[in-house]
Amino acid sequence: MSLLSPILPALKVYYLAVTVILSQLYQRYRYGFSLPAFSSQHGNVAIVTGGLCGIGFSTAKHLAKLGMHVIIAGNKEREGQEAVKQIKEETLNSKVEFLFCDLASMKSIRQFVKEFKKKNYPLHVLINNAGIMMIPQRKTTDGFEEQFGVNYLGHFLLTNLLLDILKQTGSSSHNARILTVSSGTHYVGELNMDDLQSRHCYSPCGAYAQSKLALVLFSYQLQRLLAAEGSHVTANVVDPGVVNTDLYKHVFWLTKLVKSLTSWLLFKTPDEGAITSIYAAVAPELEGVGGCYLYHEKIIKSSNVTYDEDLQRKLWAESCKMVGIHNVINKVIST
Ligand SMILES: NC(=O)c1ccc[n+]([C@@H]2O[C@H](COP(=O)([O-])OP(=O)(O)OC[C@H]3O[C@@H](n4cnc5c(N)ncnc54)[C@H](O)[C@@H]3O)[C@@H](O)[C@H]2O)c1
Repeated sequence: MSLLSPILPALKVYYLAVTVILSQLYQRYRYGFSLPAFSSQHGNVAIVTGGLCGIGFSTAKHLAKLGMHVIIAGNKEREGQEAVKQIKEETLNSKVEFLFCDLASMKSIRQFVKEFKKKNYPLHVLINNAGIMMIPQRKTTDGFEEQFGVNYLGHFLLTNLLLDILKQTGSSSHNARILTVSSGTHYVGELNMDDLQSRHCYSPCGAYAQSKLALVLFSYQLQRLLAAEGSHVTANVVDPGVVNTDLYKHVFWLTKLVKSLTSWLLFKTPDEGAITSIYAAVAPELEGVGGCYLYHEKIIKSSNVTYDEDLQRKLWAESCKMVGIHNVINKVIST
């Protein structure tokens, strides 16, 4: 381990952020950010993790506005109930609920799924949105590095536990959809299969980028699995861009200062940041389309390493071991 090991990921993430901000600025002035009009989603059910603030809140609010029944999955009861109240008042949709789910605890995720299943709802859209960024080195309840545990492993387990309902809900004319919110930082992320928990060298930026890279690899593997089974469920990845939310609360103080002075110009608002998620959740042109990386409502290429099928399989197998579920890949996809 060299002295540069923890610093290099930070330099890469900051460089990446500057390039995204510049292209976002161009996009804003050339085309603007606007949500296309969508038909009513009445009768459809969506789960949005982390829907109590930021991009998740805006996503939940817009889906509720379209008539969807929205379940906000979050780890803060009071803020969750507050978000539900606000969305109900703003959208006049009474079908908005909060269900407790702490993605830092496998037990809590299992409990959430149990509670959700008790309700006997279908599930048309699962949005894996919740996340934490650049936090100091900490562990989840189950002992995983927190960014890898919450951002990636938590969603890996949640999605796997909800797959049966998604498969039952999806049909040939109306596939159920799984959207996973990744980030441009995945382009500079490195997956260290020998040290996924960053025990040997922890960098807040590196661990965040690794978790977001893992989410892309997971989604592509999941899509191949679903397609091989012939199930009517699709899995896609969403990149919201650079958005003015609480996600930045752990960044370096100078970054916070620059952000507070420039975010009005350089960052998207949470409503703007949610547009790609909403698009991926309901756009008719994405019916039956999976395995894509979406940015500004367009399918773009993710980093080269995300298409490495061997790495996707290895990560999937290791993740199954870590969260304690059965690995079905080898049975479904011939290797
Ligand atoms: N804001 C950006 O610039 C940006 C850029 C790229 C990607 N993203 C991604 O967008 C997603 C939403 O982030 P945001 O910007 O709205 O940030 P945010 O901080 O406003 O929202 C994050 C949400 O995740 C929830 N969360 C955190 N830990 C949790 C846990 N243990 N269990 C359950 N929920 C938990 C929070 O309660 C909150 O609702 C994240 O996945 C983030 O990585 C954000």
